[in-house]
Amino acid sequence: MAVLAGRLARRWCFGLLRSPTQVPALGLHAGSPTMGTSQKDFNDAVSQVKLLNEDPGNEVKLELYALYKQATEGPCNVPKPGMLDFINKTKWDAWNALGSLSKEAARQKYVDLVSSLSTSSESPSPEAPAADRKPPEGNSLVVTSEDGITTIRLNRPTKKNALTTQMYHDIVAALQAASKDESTITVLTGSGDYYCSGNDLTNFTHLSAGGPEEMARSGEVLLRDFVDCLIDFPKPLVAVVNGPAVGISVTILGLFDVVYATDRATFHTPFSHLGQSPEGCSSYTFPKIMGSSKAAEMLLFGKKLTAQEACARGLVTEVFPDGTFQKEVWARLKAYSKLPPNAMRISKQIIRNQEKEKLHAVNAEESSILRERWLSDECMNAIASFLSRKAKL
Ligand SMILES: CCCC/C=C/CC(=O)SCCNC(=O)CCNC(=O)[C@H](O)C(C)(C)COP(=O)(O)OP(=O)(O)OC[C@H]1O[C@@H](n2cnc3c(N)ncnc32)[C@H](O)[C@@H]1OP(=O)(O)O
Repeated sequence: MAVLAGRLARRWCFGLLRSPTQVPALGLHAGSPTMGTSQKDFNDAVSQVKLLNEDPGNEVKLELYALYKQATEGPCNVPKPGMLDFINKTKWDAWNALGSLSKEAARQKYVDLVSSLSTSSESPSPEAPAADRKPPEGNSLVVTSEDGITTIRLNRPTKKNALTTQMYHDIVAALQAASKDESTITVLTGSGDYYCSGNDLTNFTHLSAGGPEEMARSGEVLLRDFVDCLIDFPKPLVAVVNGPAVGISVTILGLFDVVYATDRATFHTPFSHLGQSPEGCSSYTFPKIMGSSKAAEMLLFGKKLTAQEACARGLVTEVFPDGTFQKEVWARLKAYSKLPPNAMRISKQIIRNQEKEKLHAVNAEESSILRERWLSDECMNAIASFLSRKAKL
């Protein structure tokens, strides 16, 4: 666990290595001497940190952090951060690994390292052609309303539309607005090649002052509110599954009224792999939809279904060839959106109301169990493993 946690934290160092109080300045000091480094050389390197044009990578930044601490404070002299405080623990490990290296030697190594970075950083590389540039990740959720349909589109294609904490809040807000707007149908879909890769696993790295327990508690509330909002949503809710779906984006499908999928879509709930347990009311809806043994295969063993399999099990309403998916689905939805809205609302109410209470109870229980799971070693190991790029689904 500790080793994995250390590895994963290396991925997050960039953000943390920015505060001047914590961070080794990353300067460019062409021509600085490699022997007998003076305090002035060191200060110069430190003060030029902001001139760096390129990100040197987290490994280098971690090394600079450690050398800076050693050069200014001497050997590591602070208590080791807790096991789940991945980032500070990794920084502590790097500093501590320098042992009894003298301040002078650390200063020299720091300046040497900065010097070695200068050549590549001084000549900025030409901007990549537009086609090669990654799209900005600004609007992670795009909500539009047209032809009687409000569409909530997950818009982090470069992260496979993984759901950040902010996105859960934004989806709740979008659903609340859609429940009151003029539209008759509400659609959830994704941008790019994925529908959604589930919970953004880096959500677990944003520790507040309250530590992991506080993180797990706020995760429980966030999850419960998000799923409650889906349970109570009054209008026809349609999932347009434009590609693979993972985790919570799959489990909540049992709360949708209709699910259309491209034949490229897959449906994967790898909770055991992640040391987690089912959410989105799937512990109740999945056995009801597909029978308990098929549900167990997905929720316990993480069997990944093709779109056709998911359709055969009743999780998906209809599968379309990828080439015509968007055209066919939207044409159909446009036609449905012209149906009398009140009749659709009332019909949904009749279908869903009988089990609303049950669904809320299931949601509360699943969320509470997950809060404990998130604090388990099984879960932390799995997340550490993914974030250290050792594991993928
Ligand atoms: C508070 C409510 C909590 C509710 C709890 C819900 C439980 C769940 O949803 S469990 C499911 C969690 N999801 C996963 O475990 C998926 C993890 N992702 C993957 O295994 C793979 O990324 C993939 C199989 C989805 C796609 O693999 P592929 O090789 O095609 O692409 P990648 O290079 O891996 O991904 C591109 C890019 O996107 C980042 N990313 C993808 N999914 C996630 C994710 N769920 N969380 C965080 N980041 C994700 C991936 O790291 C890559 O980022 P970089 O380009 O920066 O490396």
